[in-house]
Amino acid sequence: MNREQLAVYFIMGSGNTAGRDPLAVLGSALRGGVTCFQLREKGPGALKGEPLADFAAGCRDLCRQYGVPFIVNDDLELAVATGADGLHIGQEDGNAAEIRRRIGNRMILGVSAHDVNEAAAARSAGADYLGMGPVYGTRSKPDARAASGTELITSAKSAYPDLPIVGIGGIREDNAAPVIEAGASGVSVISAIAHAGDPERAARELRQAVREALEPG
Ligand SMILES: C=C1C=NC(C(F)(F)F)=NC1=N
Ligand SMILES: [Mg+2]
Repeated sequence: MNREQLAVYFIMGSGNTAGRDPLAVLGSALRGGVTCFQLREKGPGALKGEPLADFAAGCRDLCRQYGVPFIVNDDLELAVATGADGLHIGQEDGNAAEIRRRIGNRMILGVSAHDVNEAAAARSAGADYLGMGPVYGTRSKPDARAASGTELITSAKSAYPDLPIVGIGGIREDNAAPVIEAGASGVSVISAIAHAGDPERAARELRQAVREALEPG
C-alpha cells in the first residue's frame, strides 16, 4: 500500500448511511475520489452471514471498478473469503503479528494505535499503516476514547517516519488540514461522507482539502 492511498479513507457500514442504500453511497464516495474504503459493519443492526457476504462482495466490486483498496474491519474470515485487499484491526481484535502470519504479505494490514508503544508493536508486527485517534470528538464510535488531538500523530510520526498514519475521529473538510500538518498521510471519515446530503461532493471537497494540506503553496 502506498501512503497516497490513505489520503481520503472512507469507512462505512450498512448502518451509517442514514437510511440510504449503502452501495449507492459508496458509489458516490468513489466517484467523489475517496482513495481507500473500509467496510466496518458494527452496531445493533449489523448484517451477518450471507447478507453481509453479499454486501461485502458488492463493496469489493465497486472498489475494484475505481482501483481503490477494499479493506475489511475486524473480521479476518470475511476479509479472506471476500478477497479483500486488506484487513484493519484494533488492539482487541487479536495479535497483529499472528494475523500478519495468517494473511501473508499480499494483504494490507492496518492497525489502530493510541500511543507510541502501540505504534511500535504494530510496526514490528508488520502493519502497513496505523489508524490514530480519535483526533476530534466522534459520534460514530460509541466506545471511542476521549479526543486526543493531533499530538499522538506527531509523536508516532517522529518515532516511526516510515510508517504511514491515517487520522480518525470527527474529521471533516474544515478540520482535516491540522491532521495532515501533524504528519498523517491521510484522514479517515465516516459521517462526513456517509451522512452528507451529497456524498460525492463531500468526498471531492475533503480530497481537495487534504491535497492542499499535503502540498501547501
Ligand atoms: C477504529 C479504527 C481506527 N482507524 C481506522 C483506520 F482509519 F482505517 F485506520 N479504522 C478503524 N476502524
Ligand atoms: Mg476492531
